[in-house]
Order: sequence, then structure tokens, then C-alpha cells
Amino acid sequence: MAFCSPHSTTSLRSPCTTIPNSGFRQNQVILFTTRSSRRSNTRHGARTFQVSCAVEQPIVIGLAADSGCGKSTFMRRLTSVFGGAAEPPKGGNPDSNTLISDTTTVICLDDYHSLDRTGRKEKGVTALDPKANDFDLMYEQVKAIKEGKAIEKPIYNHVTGLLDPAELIQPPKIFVIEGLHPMYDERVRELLDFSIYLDISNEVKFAWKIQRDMAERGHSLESIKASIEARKPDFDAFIDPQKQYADAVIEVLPTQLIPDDNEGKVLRVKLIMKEGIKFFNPVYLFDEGSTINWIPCGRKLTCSYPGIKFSYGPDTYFGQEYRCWRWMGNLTD
Ligand SMILES: Nc1ncnc2c1ncn2[C@@H]1O[C@H](COP(=O)(O)OP(=O)(O)OP(=O)(O)O)[C@@H](O)[C@H]1O
Ligand SMILES: O=C(CO)[C@H](O)[C@H](O)COP(=O)(O)O
Repeated sequence: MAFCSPHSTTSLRSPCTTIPNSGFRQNQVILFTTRSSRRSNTRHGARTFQVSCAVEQPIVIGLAADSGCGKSTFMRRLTSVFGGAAEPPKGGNPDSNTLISDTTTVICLDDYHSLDRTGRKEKGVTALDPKANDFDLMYEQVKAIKEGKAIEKPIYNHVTGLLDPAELIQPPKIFVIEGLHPMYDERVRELLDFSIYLDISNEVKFAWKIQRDMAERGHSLESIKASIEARKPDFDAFIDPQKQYADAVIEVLPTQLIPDDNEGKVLRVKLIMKEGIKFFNPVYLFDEGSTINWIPCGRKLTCSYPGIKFSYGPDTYFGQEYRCWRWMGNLTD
């Protein structure tokens, strides 16, 4: 939404600024001239008006999770909800981590790794360690986007493990920063309009990562397990604590409906939503504020064994008021 107000140029002392022809901008100044028979406020009958428009700032959303916890999967779904298919920047680096749709640009915070793969190995740090990341640049660039300015963002190349030349990112309507540390640095955190943490339990994380890294990335079971174990101390120290700052946390845990399930195909999901966030109304089931358990009868809804179970109700999380929506089971249709 844009708020526009017309002023005659003489009523404003501000100089006229030129605006680059790209993206969404704030404080746009548009000059236009009309012919007028009246001489007041005119030169040779021409009357000049200035329209200054405060255009909506990009909305900035942070999505945090460990590697292999479904950030890309979740973002693909979310950008399609916002509108348009998300694609890598056209004509750019084929290994770019960025996705752009009509409304939304998603950048991956791996692009702010200050140490490349060799550098991390030499220094004995993981990518989760803040020492391997440039938070000053992350802050400056997210702030610039929020101010409606384009940025030259570095690219971390996951294929080569090197830092590639920067890519140009224009300010979109919705700007999503996804990765390991969107809520780690207080300055970056303050810029977020909304934040989400995907809290995937170790059992589910193992199942998802093993299935993907063996099928798509050619890793062995042993190497995947070793990598998850090696990252665990830094995950606990630097990634997991960010969930206390999130406006919404999505916990994914193994089901309790099937005793000793180790397939990880039937899940238990808990959506924890902070109260009182601007523009965000926690979702609820049937009756706001109630707690509901529901097992569908099976005649109206098709669901395979073991069925599904919902509940909804108020909860506390890190000492704050939240609404909590729980889902257990599997809907097939
Ligand atoms: N909601 C889900 N239900 C079932 N499987 C999922 C879900 N989300 C993700 N997965 C599976 O988990 C694996 C990892 O997901 P994804 O690639 O989206 O994670 P990521 O956090 O983007 O990983 P990375 O940071 O390592 O690139 C994929 O194989 C995907 O199919
Ligand atoms: O935790 C990660 C975030 O996705 C990656 O492991 C990190 O970015 C390093 O990447 P790579 O293993 O490709 O060098």
C-alpha cells in the first residue's frame, strides 16, 4: 500500500531526488506539471505539483533451522502461497542459493560464510560457528534491503566450497532470509518483521538427512551420522537457542501413535505461535481458545493407520504466552 500526498513544490524545501528504476522504494517523489490559467504559484501558467509517496517497506522474514531440516522445502511452499513460482536469478551464477518469485526473494544466509570450506577446515570451525560468518555484512545488507536499496550479496558455492563473486539483489516486496543464523545477531533480529524456527527432533532430522544425503548427494550412512554428531555441540550452542526469539516454532517429532516406530514417516507436529505479533493472528481450530482432541471417524475422511489427532490451546514457551496447535498422524487424501 502506498500513502501519497500532493504538495506544491514551493511548499516543500526538499530538493528533488532521482529514483533508480528498480524494486520497491520508500519516499518516492514524483513531479508533474499542469497548464493553469491562474498565475498564482505558477511560472508562465505552468503549475508544478510534487507527490511524495511513502511506499511500503519490504517485509523481512527470518527462517532458522539446522542443515537438512526442511528450510528449502518449507520456503518453496511458502513462496508459492505468496504468489508465483520461485526460481534462481535468471542469467546469474548457476550455483546461486537465491530464489526469486513475483513477490518474494529468498536468500540463503550460507552466503555470509566468511570462511570457505578450506578456511573452516584450517581453523577447525564448523559453518555453525559465528566465527565462520560475517554478521556485520549480513546486518548492513538486510538493513539496506529494508530501506529499499539493492545489494551486492556474496555467494557461498556449495558445489566448490568457495566464495563466488557477488550477485545483485533488488529489494522485493517480501524478503526471506533462511539459514543457520537469522536470529543469532541482535541487530539482524531487530530487522525481522516475522521469524520462524523449524525445530526438527534428532530422530526426524536423522531420517530426513539420511534419506536425502544418501539418495541425492552420494554420502554414506556412516559419514552422515559422523557429520551430524560433529555438528551437535555447535548446533546446541549457536543454532538451537534462536528458537526463543521466534514468533512461530514448528516442532517435528516422531509419532506417539505407533509404538517403537523407527520409519519416521508418521510425524507429530507442534505449531507454537507467539501472541501479540503485529499482522499475525495465531491459527486456531473450531473455537478460539479451546483445546480439542479429534480422531476422525474414517467414513468422512480417509486416513491410513493410525489416523490423526489434533489439539489446540494456550501454552507457554520460554516463559511467554503462546498458542499451540498439535497434529499427530497421517492424512492420505
Ligand atoms: N515437511 C517434511 N516432511 C517430510 N520430509 C521433509 C519435510 N521437509 C523436508 N523434508 C525432507 O528433508 C530433506 C531435507 O530438506 P531440505 O533440503 O528442504 O532441507 P534444508 O534445511 O534446506 O537443507 P540444507 O540446508 O542442507 O540445504 C529432504 O529430503 C526433504 O524431502
Ligand atoms: O550447515 C550448512 C548450511 O546449509 C552447510 O553445512 C554449510 O553451509 C557448509 O556447506 P558445505 O558443506 O557445502 O561446505
